[in-house]
Amino acid sequence: MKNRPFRERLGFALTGLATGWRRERSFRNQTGMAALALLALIVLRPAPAWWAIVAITTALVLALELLNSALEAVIDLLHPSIHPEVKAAKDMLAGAVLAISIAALLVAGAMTVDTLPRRLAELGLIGA
Ligand SMILES: Nc1ncnc2c1ncn2[C@@H]1O[C@H](COP(=O)(O)OP(=O)(O)OP(=O)(O)O)[C@@H](O)[C@H]1O
Repeated sequence: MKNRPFRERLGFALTGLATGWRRERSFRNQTGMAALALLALIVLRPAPAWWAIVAITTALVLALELLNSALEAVIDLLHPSIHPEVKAAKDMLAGAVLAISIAALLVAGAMTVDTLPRRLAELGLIGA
């Protein structure tokens, strides 16, 4: 199964995204938040650096959510019964998602504070 052509590996990756979407409500919620972030970028028109920061943060949230789900699936397959080590592993995975989600909220707040007043002034909604 190693060294498959790029087209095939891209297909596996897209299938993985579709599986995450189908099976995980958290991933669907995070995708909705990513769509809102894109809308905010389009409306606020921040500097290019903000586009990069938001893109990286959003991708990290989605990637960690998928990793969380993938590892949970493997853990449940290998060890379906209750075990304190399974609890520790799953709680740490949840902690990783929480950490990047807090970072994403901070990025959203900082971008809004940095950009919104100028954008409102551009639209004539507040004095420049
Ligand atoms: N086999 C297990 N043994 C011990 N504790 C478990 C086990 N499975 C789950 N838990 C505990 O229950 C919590 C929730 O587990 P679950 O598998 O439902 O993950 P979840 O975070 O709700 O799933 P998702 O990320 O898909 O929303 C875990 O964080 C862990 O504390």
